[in-house]
Amino acid sequence: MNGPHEILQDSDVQALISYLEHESAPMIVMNTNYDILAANTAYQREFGVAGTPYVGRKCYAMSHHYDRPCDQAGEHCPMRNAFATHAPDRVLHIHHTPRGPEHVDVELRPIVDARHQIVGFVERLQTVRHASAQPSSKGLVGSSPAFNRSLGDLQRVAASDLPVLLLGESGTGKELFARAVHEGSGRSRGPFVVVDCSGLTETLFESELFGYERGAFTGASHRKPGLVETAKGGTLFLDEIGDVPLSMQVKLLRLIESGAYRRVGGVETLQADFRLVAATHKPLREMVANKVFRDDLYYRISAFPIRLPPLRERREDIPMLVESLLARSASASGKPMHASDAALAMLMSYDWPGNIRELRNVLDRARLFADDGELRPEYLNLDVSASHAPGTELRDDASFRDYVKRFKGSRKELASALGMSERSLYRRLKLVAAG
Ligand SMILES: Nc1ncnc2c1ncn2[C@@H]1O[C@H](COP(=O)(O)OP(=O)(O)OP(=O)(O)O)[C@@H](O)[C@H]1O
Repeated sequence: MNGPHEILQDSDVQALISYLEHESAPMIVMNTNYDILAANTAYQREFGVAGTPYVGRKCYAMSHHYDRPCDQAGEHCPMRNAFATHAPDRVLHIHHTPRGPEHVDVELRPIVDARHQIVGFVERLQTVRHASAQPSSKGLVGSSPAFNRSLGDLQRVAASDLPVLLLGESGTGKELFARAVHEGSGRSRGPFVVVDCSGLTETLFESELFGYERGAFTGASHRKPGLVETAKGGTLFLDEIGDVPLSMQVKLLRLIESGAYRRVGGVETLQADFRLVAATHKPLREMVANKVFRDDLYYRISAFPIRLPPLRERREDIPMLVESLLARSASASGKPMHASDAALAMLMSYDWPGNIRELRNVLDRARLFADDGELRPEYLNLDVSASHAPGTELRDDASFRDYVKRFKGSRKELASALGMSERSLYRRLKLVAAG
């Protein structure tokens, strides 16, 4: 890509890097040919490997171990975009780091000369702390494209004070995501308060949320602060917001719009101070059309919607999730556990209507049978055939290929784990190889 004018001089690189030394974030300077020219100390500390030089190496080789640019390896390349727009571009990638694969928020800023030619780039890399791209004993885990898309959205919005709406089936991790939004925000030192809106009657909803004064109703023997008050300086997570009764929606809207509210039975107007994260598994837009959810409230909360994928759309993450979830309960019982290949195959071909919560429950049950620490298919109690017609397992080719690569048993075992005949398996393998 280098033209005659598109060269960054050594002295420019030196000047730039001395400037970037004052940044706490890891930063590198690159030319237009993907070569790393320099890096600040923060980069060396976080991504450098002793004895391995990075100057002169390609960014895609360093971060991804690829032998060609990311966009030719099926990933988004921010350099392409920056060339097209002459503006910074930001993307969430999984990078190889000295600590293994990690989610990294990459921002690429072009350096433009007097002739409006891009002569190089400064790249800022920020490791995402609230999600893990390898098995982990806590927090969000995943590295599939579907999961990364949601995480990329989260990364963009977390630091702002904008309301976030999490949309996803039950058990997809809405609460964990909400917590991650909180932790990635400037309010992370403040409280994170969860309000489960389902099953709250109108009166309960109001007194829980706004609190009440002494004597407000029978049994109110003392003043009680509401959850809005508790969330002061932090994040208020309204789970299942689609379940809020119509009559309460207007009060919620007023609270969100003006921040003003009153305790039940009180006269004093209080001022709220929270960042709103709401979640639902219900089709809110449809509910607005059917007039069971207020449109003004919908527009207010849906400024930044994030869709959380169901587990069946991120099957590649199942092995990592299984290992993480097994380790999470292992710490309670003290016994290490692992799933056999055949068990893993079965877990990957199931449809998971209850998503990660269901996966966790299945594993918690199965572990009680695994006396020797190995989880086998017969302990899983899964009706794989009911959830999948034979031959349609792992519908998309990428997850099928990934799955076959991981499976360590024979072809016959693989076919039976997938619930298909060996012939169908061979046909599918051939199709995938051809595609
Ligand atoms: N990406 C993930 N990595 C690891 N664990 C996860 C992930 N997503 C969810 N979990 C786990 O799955 C379970 C369900 O998650 P969570 O309660 O956040 O789901 P939810 O969408 O809020 O469910 P509901 O809609 O039923 O309230 C929890 O035990 C959570 O820790």
